[in-house]
This record gives sequence, C-alpha cells and structure tokens, in this order.
Amino acid sequence: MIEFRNVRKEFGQVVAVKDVSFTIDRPMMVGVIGRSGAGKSTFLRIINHLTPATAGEVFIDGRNVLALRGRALRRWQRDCAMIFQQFNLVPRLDVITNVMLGRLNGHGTVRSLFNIFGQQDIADGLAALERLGIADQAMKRAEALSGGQQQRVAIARALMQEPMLVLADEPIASLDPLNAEIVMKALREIHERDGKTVICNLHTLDTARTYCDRIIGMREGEIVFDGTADQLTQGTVREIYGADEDLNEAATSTSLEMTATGETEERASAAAG
Ligand SMILES: Nc1ncnc2c1ncn2[C@@H]1O[C@H](COP(=O)(O)OP(=O)(O)OP(=O)(O)O)[C@@H](O)[C@H]1O
Repeated sequence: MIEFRNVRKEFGQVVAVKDVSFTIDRPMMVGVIGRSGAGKSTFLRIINHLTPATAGEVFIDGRNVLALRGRALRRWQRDCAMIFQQFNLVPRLDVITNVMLGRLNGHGTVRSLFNIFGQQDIADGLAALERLGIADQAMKRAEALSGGQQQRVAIARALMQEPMLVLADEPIASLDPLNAEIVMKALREIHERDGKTVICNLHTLDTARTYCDRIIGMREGEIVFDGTADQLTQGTVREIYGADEDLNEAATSTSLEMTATGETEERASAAAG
C-alpha cells in the first residue's frame, strides 16, 4: 500500500508537482503520462529522494518515506530501484559487474569499497541476466551493448536490489520500437511474476495502454486523469496533453504497429513531447 499525500515540489517560482495525492492499494503497474514538463520525472524522483520534496508525504506500509534520513534513507533507496532513460551503467565495466553493483548498498562499506562480490552475488547476477535473456553478454563491456541490451542490464541491476518498488523514468524513450517492447515486457514481468509495484513514466500513450493496469495523467504538475486504459477517452487524452480537437493518438506512439504506418520514432516522440 502506497499513499501519496499532497506531494509538492517547487523550483523557485515553478511548481513542478502540485499537491499530488493518490493511493496504490495493491501491487500494480502504473503508467504516468503527460506532456514534456508536466512534472512526471520530478514526481518519480521525489519518491526515492533524488529530488527533495517541498512538502507532502509518501506513506509506504504506514511509514512516511520522505521523512527518512541516514541509514533508514539508504535502506529505502535500496528498496526502491530506479530505471533511467539513459540506463546509467558504468560503460567500461563488464555487464556482470554492472549488474552486481545493484548489491552494493546491501553490503558493508569495506566490502563495497573493495568491490568484493561473493559467489552468491555472481550466481544471482547471472540469473538476473538470464531472466532478461542476455546472460551471453555477461563478460562484455556495458558500452559494447546496444541501447536495448543496456536497458535490460539496468533492469537486471535493479532486480539485484531485490526492490520493494520499481520506478522507471522514461525507460524506453531512447529505444527503437522493438527494444521498447522487450523492455516494457520485462518491466511488466517484474510486476506479474514478482508481485512488485512498478511506476513508469511514459511519453507514449499506447505503451501505457498496453502495459499498465492504471494510468495517471499529469498536466502542469497536477493529476488530471486517474483510471484504466479503457477509461482513457479521446476527451481525457486531450485534457492531459492539452491538444486540439484532431489529436491523433498514433502521433504519440512508438509501437511497432503504429509506427509501421510511416510515423518515424523521432516524429512520434516530438509529437508526444
Ligand atoms: N532541477 C530543476 N530546476 C528547475 N526547474 C526544474 C528542475 N527540474 C524540473 N524543473 C521544471 O519542473 C517542471 C517539471 O519538469 P519534469 O522534468 O518533472 O517534467 P516531465 O513531465 O518529466 O518532462 P519530460 O517528459 O520532458 O521529462 C518543468 O517546468 C521543468 O522545467
């Protein structure tokens, strides 16, 4: 159970997130959609303290995680894995070491300093890569992999944290449609197989429709839609994106089917943003 209560972030005069409140009462995959600048990234980053909130509370199993400090905060940051648009791997390190870095927070400082991983860490790291279908890449440098493979490594690293919650900030924004599909299926599987809640910021509407149980639409820092894909009508889509009458949903798509109509990925993301 996660409860967001009046979560707010101000950057000077700009109110990026305006008193956002909602509850997630069971594990689910939540998609947060909205135009560029709607406050999606800021909202997600508040949850794991990458961006400090100006006000508000996030209760997880009855504990306000925004109030955590010191060791309790570090533990929370380990419990709350984050997937980034740009993968955030260490490019020159090999894939398996990158994956095992997900365990660092769980070890004492001395072990972390010397980068010492046990046999169990290595076995778990390989199992995570196997699950993502890229165990054969384990010994390559991360920088030698394609974008889609790198994002899968980042997901394997997140799995190594054994997180309670997975946050994904535009995880497919840098990927081609085929890799986008692989990555979204991997995130969906983390929800379905491991029973985790995944909160995922997405530029593309059809991705949210396909993979998410619940969609939160943000506009100018506020929630203007909260419902299922079926409830997301053309009218609500216009309200979220502030688009005019002839908004074409395909224009915010990166799916294989929709882009097959001739929409290039660049045009699609530009339209969404
Ligand atoms: N570090 C910062 N300093 C000042 N203003 C910021 C900062 N980060 C975000 N903002 C502002 O807060 C608002 C929300 O930005 P945010 O990045 O959260 O939106 P977003 O919906 O994630 O957009 P995008 O899809 O482009 O990532 C914007 O007006 C942005 O300019």
